[in-house]
Amino acid sequence: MAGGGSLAMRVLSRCGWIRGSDSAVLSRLRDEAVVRPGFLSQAEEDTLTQELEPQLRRRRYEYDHWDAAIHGFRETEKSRWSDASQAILQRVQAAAFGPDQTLLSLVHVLDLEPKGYIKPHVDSVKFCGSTIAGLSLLSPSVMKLVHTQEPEQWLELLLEPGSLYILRGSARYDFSHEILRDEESFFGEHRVPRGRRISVICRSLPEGIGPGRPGKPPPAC
Ligand SMILES: O=C(O)CCC(=O)C(=O)O
Ligand SMILES: [Fe+2]
Ligand SMILES: [Mn+2]
Repeated sequence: MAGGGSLAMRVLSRCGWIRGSDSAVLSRLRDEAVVRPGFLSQAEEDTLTQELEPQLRRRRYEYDHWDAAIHGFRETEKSRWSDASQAILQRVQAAAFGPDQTLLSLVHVLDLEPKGYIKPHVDSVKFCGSTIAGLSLLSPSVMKLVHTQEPEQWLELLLEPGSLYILRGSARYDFSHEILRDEESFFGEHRVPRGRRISVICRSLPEGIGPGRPGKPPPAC
C-alpha cells in the first residue's frame, strides 16, 4: 500500500535536515535544535573562508590525547572581523539570540580535517550560556544529539556548507552533541562524505555574567 513507508519517514524527519528517534523528541526540540540551510550566500561563505584561511593556516592540526573531545582539528578565537564578516555575524546574532542575551566577544573558529571529528560532549556551563549557534563552511557533516540520561532519544542534524545551526535550552543542556567521523557520517541511510569543515561558533555568556562584570572574559567552551 502506498504511503506506509513515507508516513514513517514523516514521523522521523521534521524536515529534510533534521531526523529523530521519535516524533515526541522532534516536536519537543522544535525550537531548541534548529537548522537553517542556505543561511549564507555563496559570497558570504567565501568571505568568511577567505578571511579565516590565513589565520588557520598558521596552526597545525592537533590529534591530542585519548580523552580529548575533538580530533584532527585546529582552532582559533577571533574578535576582530572585516566589516563584511561582522555583518554576517550580526545576522547570526539576530537569528539565534534574544535581545537579552550577551555573546562571548571571542568567536570560536574550528577547522576539522577530513578525518577530524568531535566526540559527544555538552559544552561547559561555566563558559557558555544557553545558546550555541554555528555556521558550517566547506564540507557537509552530520551533528548528532543524544539525550544524556535517555540515550534512546536522539536527533541528527544535516549541516550543509552555508547552513546555520542553533542549539538552545534542552538541546544544549540535556543532549550531548558530536560531529560524526567520516566512516559514521550518515544522515539516516544517506551517506554524507566528510571533507575539511570549518565552523564559526557564537555562544551566549553564561547567565549572570554580564559585560560590565570585572575580570577576564571566559575562554571559549
Ligand atoms: O564544530 C561545531 O559546529 C561544534 C563545535 C563544538 O561542539 C565545540 O567546540 O564545543
Ligand atoms: Fe560543543
Ligand atoms: Mn568546545
